[in-house]
Amino acid sequence: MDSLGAIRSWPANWRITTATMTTTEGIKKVPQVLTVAGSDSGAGAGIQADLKVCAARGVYCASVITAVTAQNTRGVQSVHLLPPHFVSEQLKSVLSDFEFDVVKTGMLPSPEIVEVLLQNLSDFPVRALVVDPVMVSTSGHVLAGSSILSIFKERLLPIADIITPNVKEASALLGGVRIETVEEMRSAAKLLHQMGPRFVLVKGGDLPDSSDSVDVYFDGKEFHELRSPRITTRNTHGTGCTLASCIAAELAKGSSMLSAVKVAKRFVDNALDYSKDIVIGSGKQGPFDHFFGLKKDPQSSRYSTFNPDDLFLYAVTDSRMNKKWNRSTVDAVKAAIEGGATIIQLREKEAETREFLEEAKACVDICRSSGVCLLINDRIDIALACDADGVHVGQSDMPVDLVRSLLGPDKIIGVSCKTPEQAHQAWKDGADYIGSGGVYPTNTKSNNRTIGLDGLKEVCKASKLPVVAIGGIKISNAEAVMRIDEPNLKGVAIVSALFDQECVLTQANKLHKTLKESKKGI
Ligand SMILES: Cc1ncc(COP(=O)(O)OP(=O)(O)O)c(N)n1
Ligand SMILES: Cc1ncsc1CCOP(=O)(O)O
Ligand SMILES: [Mg+2]
Repeated sequence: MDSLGAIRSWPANWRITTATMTTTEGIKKVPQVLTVAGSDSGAGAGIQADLKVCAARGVYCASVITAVTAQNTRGVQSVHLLPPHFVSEQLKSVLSDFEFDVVKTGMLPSPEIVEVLLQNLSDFPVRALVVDPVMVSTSGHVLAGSSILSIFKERLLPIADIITPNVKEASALLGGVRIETVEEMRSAAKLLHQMGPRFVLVKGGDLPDSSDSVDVYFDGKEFHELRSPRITTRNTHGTGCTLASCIAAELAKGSSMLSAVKVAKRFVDNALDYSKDIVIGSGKQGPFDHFFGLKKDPQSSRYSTFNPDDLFLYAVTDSRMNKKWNRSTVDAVKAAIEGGATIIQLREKEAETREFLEEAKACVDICRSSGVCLLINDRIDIALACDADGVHVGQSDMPVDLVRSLLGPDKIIGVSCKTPEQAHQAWKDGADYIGSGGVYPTNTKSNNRTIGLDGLKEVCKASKLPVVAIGGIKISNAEAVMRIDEPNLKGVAIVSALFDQECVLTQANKLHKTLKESKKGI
């Protein structure tokens, strides 16, 4: 426990299964975030961005304002700091009344304001603290001077659960070190972690001349590089605030830190992609649309938080096989994830509904705490009831456009496709990925036409969606599948080569290694 008590007691698998949790008395507890930041008159960043992203993510957000800025798309014209005692008044007012799960800090423009924040957090502990060390606006205006660095490093960073500096802020916190490559971002993340935060995310959005947008996440032991194609747009104002507040919102809903960071990264990417051609303001840097996910046109439903790279090693469970090897589905899922599975699907064709639901709820918790998506095969009702990340449906299951209308834009929908026509229809209906096969003959699924590598290649060429191959895939042929040289083939889905085995962990490790090596040559 640190000096702020509950902040360090963030329960690893504490979560709310929906945006609101109904307590025993029938009272609805809503996840709550407090943002402590500056006001942006242009409403693209600051507390305005924080409020919007929390609303978009289904979380209540209150705000304590530390400064008021006069700014627009051309830059920051003027800044007015609020007196520390008034910032303290605001903090006391909300911290004494609301049950915040997470506090997120943005612009903290003076040591005195940091001081009153620390005092109030000590008086009113919360579960998690997200610190976005805002120092310089993207238009170059200094929002927190060098005098702030020492109190940040000595007092605020040590109690933060995660800090989210961009490369300029990371460099400033580290005394001006050069950070121009991903390797230097990793070194910086490690050094910043030594200052005390439990997790560090160094954002590489403004890394010079990189084709990808790369963020480096460090948990004290492992690095995760979160890559996505760089989106060319003027509408990037507020991306840093939005990322940090989205992390706070996901934590408040009970996600693990890695899962929250992944969702937040995809939320920002999707928002930028949706907003890339919007024109608001006449300056060089415009705002983006935080509410893209609520738009009715079918295109917006494509902006799910799905990351196609998650299709890399897709574990599809089978309870008959797990029963044969005397292991529970929960243990099978844990072992698959530990071995490197990047996405899980519960495929239980014979399970009774109640049994399937209990199994699914247990697996959702495991997957969410590991930052791995969990999909349910066929059963939309089960997916909704356990708040799974999505579903996989076949051609004879519920139509995809109806599934999309039931699950909403944020859930993942995969569709089985054997032909280019089916692939095109899946895209039109709002699916996120395609499962294509059986590539090779398999005993796992009866009456299943084998399409071979040629059939898989044909579907990949026609598909606007990412594709995962399935059917008879195992260590000995996985490389041949990955080498069909189709860029939207993102991975392989496997049942028996993972679960009709004595040791799931060993097989998953071997498959993951084989797939990584096969990618090297592509
Ligand atoms: C990733 C992936 N692809 C295909 C399937 C097949 O689904 P299943 O329900 O077994 O059969 P259809 O409904 O597609 O006929 C899958 N489960 N996962
Ligand atoms: C579900 C499914 N869809 C097409 S083939 C198949 C079964 C894949 O199982 P295995 O990986 O054991 O061949
Ligand atoms: Mg099906």
